Amino acid sequence: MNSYLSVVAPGTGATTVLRARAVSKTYGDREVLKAVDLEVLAGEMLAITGPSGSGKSTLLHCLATIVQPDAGEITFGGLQLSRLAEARRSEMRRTCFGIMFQFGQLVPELSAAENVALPLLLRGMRRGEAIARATAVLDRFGVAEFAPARPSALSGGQAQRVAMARAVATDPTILFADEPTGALDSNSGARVLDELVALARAGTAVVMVTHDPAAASRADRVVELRDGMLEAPA
Ligand SMILES: Nc1ncnc2c1ncn2[C@@H]1O[C@H](COP(=O)(O)OP(=O)(O)OP(=O)(O)O)[C@@H](O)[C@H]1O
Repeated sequence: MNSYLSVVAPGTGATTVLRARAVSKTYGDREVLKAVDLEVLAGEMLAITGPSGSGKSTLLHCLATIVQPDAGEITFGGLQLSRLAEARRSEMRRTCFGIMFQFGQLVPELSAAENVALPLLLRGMRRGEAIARATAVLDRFGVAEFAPARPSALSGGQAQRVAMARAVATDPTILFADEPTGALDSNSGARVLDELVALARAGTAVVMVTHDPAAASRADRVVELRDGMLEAPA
């Protein structure tokens, strides 16, 4: 785990790693997020659910600083992210956040090992070391045999495991996962969920957007977005 400090949520004893306060986002005349408050605790698996179009991906992207909210604040390790220069936010994404997109989004021209090595190379690791570490992470997720393979040669489940390896290669504090099981059959989805739970148990906070009840049932906590507002599901 990296060196950014965490804060302890008052009265709970649980460590808050990321906090969103009154986060709002409007696209055109559509208010997608309306003053959303959310805390992410160290080592928890949090599921964000809600109907299609309710703003789940937008919220995840705001939390991961890929999208800038129009109002509100996101705090990570005591730092207000909107006050940081983009270069610093980008460094934080590279070093503290892991991001898994809905369809894996592996670079098609690169092998699985090179895809996983990419964030390590961006951090300045030497190529040989990065490939060795990438291969070790692929092994952890049971897909080391595909290290030399291009993404087009992988099944959906294998590609998603490579995407997960890439997202955690830098040992992030938080893993953001957008519909990690959305494109998978139930067996592959269950294996990916097993890995996400294991990551959380090992101390990485996992924030997952999902409309899959099987995925949500594996989370420690579920929140639901409705019309841009968060609520605990009934
Ligand atoms: N970059 C953008 N520009 C304009 N509108 C956007 C943009 N991103 C999202 N939206 C709109 O914001 C709303 C919420 O989208 P979002 O993808 O966050 O919802 P979602 O709950 O993740 O949906 P789904 O479950 O279908 O993936 C939608 O109406 C969408 O069209």
